[in-house]
Amino acid sequence: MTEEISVAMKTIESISDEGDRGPFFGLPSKVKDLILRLKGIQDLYEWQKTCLSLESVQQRRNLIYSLPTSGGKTLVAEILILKELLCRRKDALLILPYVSLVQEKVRGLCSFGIELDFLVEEYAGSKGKFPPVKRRNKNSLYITTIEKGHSLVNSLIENNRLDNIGLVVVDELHMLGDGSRGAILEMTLSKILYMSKSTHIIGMSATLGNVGDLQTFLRAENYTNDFRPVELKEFVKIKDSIYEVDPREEECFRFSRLLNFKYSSGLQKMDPDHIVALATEVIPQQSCLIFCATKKNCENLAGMICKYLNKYFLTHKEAEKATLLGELRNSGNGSLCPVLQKTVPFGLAYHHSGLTSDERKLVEEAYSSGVLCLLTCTSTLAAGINLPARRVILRSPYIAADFLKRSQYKQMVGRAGRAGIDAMGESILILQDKDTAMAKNLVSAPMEKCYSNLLHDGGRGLLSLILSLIGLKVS
Ligand SMILES: Nc1ncnc2c1ncn2[C@@H]1O[C@H](COP(=O)(O)OP(=O)(O)OP(=O)(O)O)[C@@H](O)[C@H]1O
Repeated sequence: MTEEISVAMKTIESISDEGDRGPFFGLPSKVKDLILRLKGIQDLYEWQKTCLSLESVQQRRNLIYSLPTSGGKTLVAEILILKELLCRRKDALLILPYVSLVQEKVRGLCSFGIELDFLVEEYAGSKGKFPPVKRRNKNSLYITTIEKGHSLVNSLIENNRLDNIGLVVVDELHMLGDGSRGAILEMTLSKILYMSKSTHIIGMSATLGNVGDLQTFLRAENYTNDFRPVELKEFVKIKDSIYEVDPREEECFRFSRLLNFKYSSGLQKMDPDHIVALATEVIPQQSCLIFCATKKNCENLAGMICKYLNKYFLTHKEAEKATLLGELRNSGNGSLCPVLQKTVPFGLAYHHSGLTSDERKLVEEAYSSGVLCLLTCTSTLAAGINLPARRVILRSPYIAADFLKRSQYKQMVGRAGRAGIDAMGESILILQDKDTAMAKNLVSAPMEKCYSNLLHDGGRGLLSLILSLIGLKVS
């Protein structure tokens, strides 16, 4: 192993004009074995190989790469992070948009850390030390939220240690355009660009409308590919008809089929949008995610669907669901959410930020393994958590009271289709007549552009940047 690392280090040192010739993209072959063992990934997709072999990557020039959701962007970033930690012996910083994503990534990468002898340090919620503890023998991968990433970079600048960070990876780079959080991300990256010339920056996103502008900001090159491992078919439902989305057609929506359902008058009243009919076309054998506008909607909808499922659903994976209920009860010290108590026996649950992190983990694991077949969820589930579904239903084109943005829509429908399991994935957006015109725009408009937010909220970001630079004695 040590020998392989030294071969890889020599390779890295000699790559300047001969390209990468290490056993596995410049890394020890143990990494390839671990990717197979821990992630079940046997071979890289062609685009991943191409991206890792790009001259800009070899030469450590900043890079932005964009691909559709589920294209496998994360693995490329992880391989580059491992190269930084193992071969260049530098620390790495991975910035993710949400606490739940940080926690999921920490869980996923800990085993790599143990096997490959580096530390995985969590910076989210109440976790994370400023400045980070100095490590003599091991390198660290800091996995942070946007806010904690900024504080971490500030503390490293204050202590003259920013150069220890060899690589910064920003997932969901389009978050730069997200109000005050975008401003914080922009401040972080600006400080790194200015203060540490040797730190390599990589940004990834599925939804970038103006990549050229971001390239200018990050002095980065760009790699784009439209690869998606599972075909995605987008549909909308209006009244009892399903239309396929085809933005190339003038009308955008092409009639596909009539929804096949027999509703009693009671059910018609309770479920005027025919969600039970849409869901039971796939569950319990296949999985289904239903995005709802609010947390309360998630809970109500899961409860409503259960009322109309037949007894067969109770017998499907009955023992596993009983175990799950027990685990949920234990995680709550004996108490269990009454909604979950009712829905889990049918294989359904809700997923939103009201769940405790233990409950969320249990629900996610049960859904991934097929014990649960349907989750009603809010939009936060769309941002990167790896819980794809055969069918994704968007309950309405709204998040709370706001009409969906194109990027939000794309993130949600992008959850459809599980690589290696489904031959295709499909999304169905439920529309009322009044929303049809706006929905046509939603499915066909170009991606939103992402602009600086330093002037957001009366210029608070810019002011804060200036004060912070004075505080850090950066001139
Ligand atoms: N080469 C590969 N072969 C098989 N599966 C892969 C490969 N690369 C990635 N995957 C799997 O594909 C799924 C989606 O990958 P990943 O989460 O990296 O996509 P992404 O592009 O980051 O998507 P998102 O934009 O939704 O975050 C994961 O389950 C991942 O393990």
